[in-house]
Amino acid sequence: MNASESQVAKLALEDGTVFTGLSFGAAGTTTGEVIFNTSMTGYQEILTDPSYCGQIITMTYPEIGNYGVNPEDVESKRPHLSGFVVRNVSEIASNFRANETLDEYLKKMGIVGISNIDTRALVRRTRSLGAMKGAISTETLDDEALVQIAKDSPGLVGRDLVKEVLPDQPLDWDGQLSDWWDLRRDEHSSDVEKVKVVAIDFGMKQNIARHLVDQGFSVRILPGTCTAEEVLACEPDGIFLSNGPGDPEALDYAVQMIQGILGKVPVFGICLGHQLLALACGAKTYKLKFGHRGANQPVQEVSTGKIEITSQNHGFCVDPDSLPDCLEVTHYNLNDNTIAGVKHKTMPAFSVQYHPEASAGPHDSQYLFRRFREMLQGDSVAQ
Ligand SMILES: NC(=O)CC[C@H](N)C(=O)O
Repeated sequence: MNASESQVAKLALEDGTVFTGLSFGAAGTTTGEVIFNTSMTGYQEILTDPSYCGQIITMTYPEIGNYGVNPEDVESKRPHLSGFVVRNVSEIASNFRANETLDEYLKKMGIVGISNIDTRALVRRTRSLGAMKGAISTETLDDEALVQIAKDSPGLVGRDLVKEVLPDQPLDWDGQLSDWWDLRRDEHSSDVEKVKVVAIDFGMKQNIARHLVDQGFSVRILPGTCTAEEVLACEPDGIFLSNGPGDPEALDYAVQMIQGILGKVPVFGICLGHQLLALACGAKTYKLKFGHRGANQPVQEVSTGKIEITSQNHGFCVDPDSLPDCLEVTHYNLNDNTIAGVKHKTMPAFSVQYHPEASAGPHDSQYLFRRFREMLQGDSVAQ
């Protein structure tokens, strides 16, 4: 951004650190948990992933916005994050698909951003002290006052943020993967027998629903507050549990719903859906120091020894010490050996902590959607 045209903005952390930079996107004041994402591209998908509700995202890649914003590469109708932090915002949107710049888009969507701060120093601080509450403002520029706003903000732990991003109505989804995926699909499956999957939406990324359609499923989306009875009344062949924001342990109603469907219909969960499946089986979750967010997280599948490079976005994790006997770990994150996937030993249910739908990110893990289809068709047991 051109410094002379931009207004000053500040970012304060609850530990008293204050960064002074330039405003971009909307002006105003916002609070959230300050976290970071190491993806080099994919800012549009990140901005519109509902799992970021309640968070201020720092991009570690130093220049963001150079390919602009287009109406297709979105994961939900609008951004759900609290704020956006970048080193440098590109003034130029250089892409034939773009219809606006990142700055214009964030202004239109009311998302407060700050640029021209030392994002490396911010990320190093977050890595050593852990994710902190923070505030960005173009209005409160007094350091102490802004630190106080950060301290007074609610944080994520124990908060049900799913209720803020839920769809209000059930929906039949038939959206297809974008044409860009043709080059990357591991298998075309439109000729398989139609099976009905109910996807429970806790703040679902749309590319998950598109992948389910690509497997040949007819997809009915139910809001994450639905009961087991409502899910079973749809007579599904399979149930999918989506990603979503906030602390999984705050979602008693979802755990209860999963306990009511387990063993009756095969289940596949992603990210929050994985954490909720584990909670429903008796495990506990805990908060990671600063989380995993990026598109280069290595994961190993225990049964095959294969390594997949995955897209991730989570701050909570399943506690290995709490794992009940009925669950088996299927995947580990190789950066820190945290649990990256589980399966139920006796019931058809499995889940992963990462994002096989990519968007943005590598496509190594899309085999999991095929595995879910094979599970529903009885061709194989998910591992
Ligand atoms: N992407 C997700 O589903 C995130 C799950 C959960 N909110 C976490 O941060 O761990």
